Amino acid sequence: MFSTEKDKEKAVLIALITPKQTEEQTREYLAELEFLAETAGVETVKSFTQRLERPDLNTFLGKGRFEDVMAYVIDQGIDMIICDDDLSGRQIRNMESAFQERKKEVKIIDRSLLILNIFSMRAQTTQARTQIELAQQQYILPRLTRMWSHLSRQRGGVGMRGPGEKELETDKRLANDRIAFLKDKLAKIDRMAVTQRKNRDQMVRVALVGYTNVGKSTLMRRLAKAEVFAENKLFATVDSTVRKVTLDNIPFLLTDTVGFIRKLPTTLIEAFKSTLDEVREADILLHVVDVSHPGHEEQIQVVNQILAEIGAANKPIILVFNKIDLFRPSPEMEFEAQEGDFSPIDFLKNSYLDSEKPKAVFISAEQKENLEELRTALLELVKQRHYQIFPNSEFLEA
Ligand SMILES: Nc1nc2c(ncn2[C@@H]2O[C@H](COP(=O)(O)OP(=O)(O)OP(=O)(O)O)[C@@H](O)[C@H]2O)c(=O)[nH]1
Ligand SMILES: [Mg+2]
Repeated sequence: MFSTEKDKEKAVLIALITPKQTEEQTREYLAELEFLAETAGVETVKSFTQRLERPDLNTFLGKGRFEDVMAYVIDQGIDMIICDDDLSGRQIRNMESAFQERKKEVKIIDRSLLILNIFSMRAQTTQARTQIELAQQQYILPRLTRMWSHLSRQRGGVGMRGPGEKELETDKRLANDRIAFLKDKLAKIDRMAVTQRKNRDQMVRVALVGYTNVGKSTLMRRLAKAEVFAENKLFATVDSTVRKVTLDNIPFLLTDTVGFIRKLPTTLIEAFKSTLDEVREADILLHVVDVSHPGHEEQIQVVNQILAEIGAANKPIILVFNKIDLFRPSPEMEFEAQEGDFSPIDFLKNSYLDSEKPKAVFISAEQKENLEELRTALLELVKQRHYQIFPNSEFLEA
């Protein structure tokens, strides 16, 4: 059976404009949240925002604004409210019970839970599945309410009527047991993975990192000539893939990894520690950027910050500006480029190369543009690293 537009669940999104988060940022975050919802098969009908110093402790939005949302949700038969920031147990409970008083069942979730659900839909390997279930359980535990309760027992879906207070206590105990079990299982898987990584041949390791949907898997396919799943959805890749690649007779290992995103749930970063070990243990990073995305500067910052968090910030790195085929310069950039008789992409290159240190290349993985320049830059780094880590290797002299 195919699902049609009609049985898609409908959502409204809520977000704040605060002294720390400008209106423009909020708009961009909401666009991303809508893309996340779409990836999970949920249709966004409307977004509500409000200017506030900080979230309301009881209803996230202020009381009056929340009343507006309630009226709209009830009137339009909306199934779900998705909040762009993490909700506390108290906020979820308060919002749920406000709807219950009006005899309406609405699912109230947040960006983190949505991301966790998408990850759990996508995970293939036992390791990724276990990591994600652990992250979900840990995220849900402090937020167990009637509505969220079934989430801890039944993976995947969202919604339905929850249990009473007594069952809630039982559920908390069950969730704690489950968390202990999953941690134990992961520890065993990790020990195996460490051995596997140690047993890999003496080869330089290169990891593709970057924001979600920037084209990492597409580039992996180009470089490794391997079939890797790529899709215009967020988090197409949740498991990491390793391939042996040979450039100019020099073999190295190339890893495709899970994409990063802003406001990535901390429990998820925690749970993904071992997948991210591939990044931490890499010798070289290819940081892929979607240069056609208006928010790519901020995306670079988000990725750099997560790299720092996992202790992978100080590696040789190539910044790969991808999707140059889609790049459209801003009017100002266009004007300045014309003045200087540059093409907009040259303008972008110059402005970038002037200011920053890491090597940058501009490519289109999909249109196969400029891949040679990337291969050359990568090969140079791989050779350098190879001699550094395997000074006695005879391999290159052959
Ligand atoms: N126009 C254009 N599209 C591209 C290019 N590279 C990748 N894409 C498209 O961008 C989308 C995302 O590509 P993926 O390779 O799945 O991106 P990813 O970084 O692996 O994404 P996640 O695994 O979700 O983090 C796909 O629809 C690709 O076809 C490019 O150079 N130009
Ligand atoms: Mg991918």
